[in-house]
Amino acid sequence: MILEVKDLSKSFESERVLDKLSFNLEDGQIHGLVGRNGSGKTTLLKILVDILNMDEGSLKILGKSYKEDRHIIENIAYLPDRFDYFDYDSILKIKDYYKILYPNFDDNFFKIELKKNKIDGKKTLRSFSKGYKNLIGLLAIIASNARIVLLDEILDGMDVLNKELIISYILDMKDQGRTVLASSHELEELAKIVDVCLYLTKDGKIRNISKSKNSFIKVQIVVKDKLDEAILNHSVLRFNMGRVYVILLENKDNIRNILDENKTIVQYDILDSKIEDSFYWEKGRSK
Ligand SMILES: Nc1ncnc2c1ncn2[C@@H]1O[C@H](COP(=O)(O)OP(=O)(O)OP(=O)(O)O)[C@@H](O)[C@H]1O
Repeated sequence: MILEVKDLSKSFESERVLDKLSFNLEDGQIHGLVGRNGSGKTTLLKILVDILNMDEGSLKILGKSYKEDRHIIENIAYLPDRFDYFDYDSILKIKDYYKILYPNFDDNFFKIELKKNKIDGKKTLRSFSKGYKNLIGLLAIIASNARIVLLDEILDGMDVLNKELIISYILDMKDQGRTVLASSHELEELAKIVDVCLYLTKDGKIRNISKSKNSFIKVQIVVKDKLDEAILNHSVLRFNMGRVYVILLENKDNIRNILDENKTIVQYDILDSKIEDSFYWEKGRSK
């Protein structure tokens, strides 16, 4: 593991946002950090990159804490959800700031990718749209050569082509053996590329939902008329059109008997579940 968090807690005034979180980031993997609005994703990312202090707990990057070695910051780069800290600087000037923090900054990559994306490095950051600002920030983060990359809501507000571009940059980082943690309040786009998915609940806990696959089953059901309320109320609805439902149900020993015996069901099939189903399962259960 490249980053290790143990019993991390953080409160703002009386509100406990993160409550004794423990998790690891695995070397060379893409991790999704998902959770509802306000669940604490940004707070957690800022703690990981030492912008915010935690109240309790420990954080180790490559086996060391920030207190033990300030230089570990060179191994971790963070892209905030709005990349506008340097609004009045030119893109090439911003690059110089990054070079101070990241000694292995790849000038060549930064220049080539700016050119490929038709971004004029002499212009100030504020002359670009929010989407382009984020793209410029991402290029700087990639060029930093930091081994761990934290991305806050990177796909939010991006058009389809830029989403594809960003996804391909993230996959390139994985190919280079780098570790990515990307936050989002939805999982749709990230689902295609994440290896591990961490879910932040509203009560400040974290769950590795890549492992929750066996706690539910995904069932496609055809009903005579309407699906029995008793089943519907105990499930997470993923899709319904007319007499066809796709639902997630707790994977109990007798679940097939319950479905077999239900009079409203004409036919059912167990489907393969995907990582986004785990997200909806956790989200549905934590309402
Ligand atoms: N500096 C602060 N002072 C007081 N409360 C804060 C501060 N920063 C965050 N919070 C509170 O902490 C909680 C978590 O906020 P955070 O921005 O981390 O959530 P998030 O999951 O990133 O949300 P979103 O998906 O909406 O971006 C919210 O209730 C927020 O109001």
